[in-house]
Amino acid sequence: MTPPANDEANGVDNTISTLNDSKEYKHYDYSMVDPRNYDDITKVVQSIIAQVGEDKAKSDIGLILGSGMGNIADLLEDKIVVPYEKILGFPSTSVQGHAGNLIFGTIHGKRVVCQAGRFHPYEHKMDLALCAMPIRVMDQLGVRTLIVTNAAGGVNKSFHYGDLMLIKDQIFLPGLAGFSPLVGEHDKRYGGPRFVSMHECFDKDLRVLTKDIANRMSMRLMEGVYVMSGGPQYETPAEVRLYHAVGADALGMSTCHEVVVAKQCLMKVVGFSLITNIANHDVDNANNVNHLEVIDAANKQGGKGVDLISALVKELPPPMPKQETAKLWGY
Ligand SMILES: O=P(O)(O)O[C@H]1O[C@H](CO)[C@@H](O)[C@H]1O
Ligand code: HPA
Repeated sequence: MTPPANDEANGVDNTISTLNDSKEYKHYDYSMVDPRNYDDITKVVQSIIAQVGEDKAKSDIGLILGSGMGNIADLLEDKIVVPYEKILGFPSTSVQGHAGNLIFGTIHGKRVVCQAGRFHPYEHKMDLALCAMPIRVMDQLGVRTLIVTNAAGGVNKSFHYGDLMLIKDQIFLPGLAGFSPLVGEHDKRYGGPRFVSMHECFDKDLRVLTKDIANRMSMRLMEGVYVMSGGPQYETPAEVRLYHAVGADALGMSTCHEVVVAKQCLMKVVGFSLITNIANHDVDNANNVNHLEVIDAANKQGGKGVDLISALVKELPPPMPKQETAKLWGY
C-alpha cells in the first residue's frame, strides 16, 4: 500500500502513523514511568536534577507554550535547555511549532520552568494522564503558579485575528466524555482531592492583576471561556455554532487537561489564548484553517503575549505554600 503523502501545509508527518513503516508509532510504555504515579514522577524529577542540579531545577513558576509561541521562551535568562529525549519517561512531540524541551531559567529573577513543546491528547492516543505528566513534574519541582498559553480559534464574534484572550473558565469536552487525566488511582501526595473542584480554575486574583497590567500597558485584552475538543480535526461550522451557544469564546485542542492536574496539585493558574484565526460559523463560507497559518499567526501576533507575560511574572505575588492554598480552598 502506498503511504499517504506528507501534508506539510498542516504540519503533519504522515509516515509516523503509517502501518508497516519503519517509524511505526509505538504507544508510550507505562513500565518505564506511570505518568500518574507519584513515586515514578519523583524518578523523572531526579533524572532532571541529575542534569541541571537541584538549585537550577527548583522552580516557582511553570510556563507552557502554545503552538508557534516559542518566542515566549526568550524571556528566560540564564537558561538551561533539557531536550525531552534526555528526560526519563518523557514522550516526544510531533506537532509543528512545539520544540520538545524543558527550559529552566529566570524571568525578572523569578525561577521558571518552561515546557516548550506540549503533549496533545490526539498525538498520544487520548492518553490524558500522559499529556499532563509535565504538570506533575512541575509540582514536584516546586511550581506554585502555572501560566498556560495556546493558539486558538476565535468563537466570540467580537474577537479579531491576533487578539489575546485571558481565560476565565474552560469547557473540557474530552473530560466530559470520560477522558480525564485524573482517571485511575488517586494519590493524596499531590495535595488535592480526587474529586477536585474546578471552580475558579483560573485564579481570580491573578486575573484581576493581569487585567490591571494590560490596562496600564494600554493593551487590548479580551476575557473569555476556552473550549477544548479532542481534535485533531478542526471544527465544522455547526460545531462552532454549538460551542458559541454554550458560551465558549475560543476553541482549541489543549490546555484543559493541564489545568485539571494543576488544580489538583493546588497550583494557581493563569491562561492565555492567542486568537490565531476566526472560527467559521457559516457552512456556506469555505473559510478553512490550517496549522501552518496558526503557527504563522502565533509568530506574527505573539509579541503582545510576551510583553504581558513578562510584566505579569514581574508582579506575581510570592508563591503560596501548598498547605496555605489547601486551607484557602477548603481541603
Ligand atoms: O493548543 P496549542 O498547543 O497552542 O495548539 C493548537 O494548534 C493546533 C491546531 O492548529 C492544536 O493543537 C491546537 O490546540
Ligand atoms: O480554529 C481552531 N480550532 C482548533 N484549534 C485551533 N488552534 C488554533 N486555531 C484553532
